[in-house]
Amino acid sequence: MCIDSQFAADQDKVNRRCLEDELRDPSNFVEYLLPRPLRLLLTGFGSASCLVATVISATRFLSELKYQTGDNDASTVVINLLGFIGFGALFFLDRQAATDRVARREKVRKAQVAIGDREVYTNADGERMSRLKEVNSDWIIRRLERWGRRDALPFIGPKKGALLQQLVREQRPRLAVEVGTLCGYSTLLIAQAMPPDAQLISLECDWKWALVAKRFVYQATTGDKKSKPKDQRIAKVDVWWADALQALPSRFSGKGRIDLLFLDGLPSQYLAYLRAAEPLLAPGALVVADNAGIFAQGGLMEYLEYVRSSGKYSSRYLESTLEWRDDTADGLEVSKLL
Ligand SMILES: C[S@@+](CC[C@H](N)C(=O)[O-])C[C@H]1O[C@@H](n2cnc3c(N)ncnc32)[C@H](O)[C@@H]1O
Repeated sequence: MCIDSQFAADQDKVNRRCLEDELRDPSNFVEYLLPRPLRLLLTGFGSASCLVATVISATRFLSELKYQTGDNDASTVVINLLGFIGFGALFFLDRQAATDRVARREKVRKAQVAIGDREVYTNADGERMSRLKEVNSDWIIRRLERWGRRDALPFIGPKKGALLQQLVREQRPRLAVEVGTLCGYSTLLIAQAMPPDAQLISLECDWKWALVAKRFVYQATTGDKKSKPKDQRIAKVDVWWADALQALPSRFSGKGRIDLLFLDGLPSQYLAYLRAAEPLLAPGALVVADNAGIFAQGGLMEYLEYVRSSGKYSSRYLESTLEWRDDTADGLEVSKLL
């Protein structure tokens, strides 16, 4: 890693670290074979020797002109001059590229610090350094949050997500099931809040999203180094590529009872998900339904009527706002099996 130049103790150290960067990530074949210091040495030496040769050949040419010896040939002077200009240009372009690269890296590092992917620390020599944070579930959640906000993806979002995590912490489920994984954002939030030795099964019917989520879950639990032990803070997560309406009645035998069910698939199917899951629910199980505000008068009407008035649940509405939109009300319907 290259130190943020504003924190550099002295220029030597900055140069050394930039050299390390240069050696670590050459961008093409020439850079790979000839690291920048060697290239600068060659082009600098080439340029200086061509300059000397230009001066010598020009002096000789001028004296031959003066004494009219008849040997006056300007081609040597021109060749040396072109050599000087060519090597000199390579030397300055290479130096400029290095400067641009240092400035670009600095900009990237500052942006990474600002979004929380990089941390600034003081090393044993008292220098202020920066390093990328470890890839773990927090890191993946932050990244998904940026992606979700930018592309307005229908994740639960940080506000309702915090409510969901609080509910999970209070419930302490041994087995939780989520309907509708998408990229695994809410999956990771739930898994973080569960006891670490518990299990979360998340169901996603679209194979592309199931693959995306599997990748993020893998990264969140394994991080960026295969040798590293798994993140011990979060529950075991399984993403199943499956339609919840088929998987709930058929694939849960032997899995134990569901202590927490999170519904975030198609609003018009929430009641069908719940009915399919009811035989699997543990006594006192918690059923949490997302988007119980915005779809209250639409797709969730039947579902809300059922959990509020069937007598099987004690149900309440937790008010919040729609993901990425503080000006639009939405919330979670939280129903406890009686
Ligand atoms: C609103 S998104 C889920 C967002 C996710 N829970 C989060 O907060 O990050 C809904 C997802 O449910 C999936 N889905 C819809 N119907 C489903 C079903 N019957 N079974 C499983 N997944 C379903 C969709 O493919 C979509 O990816």
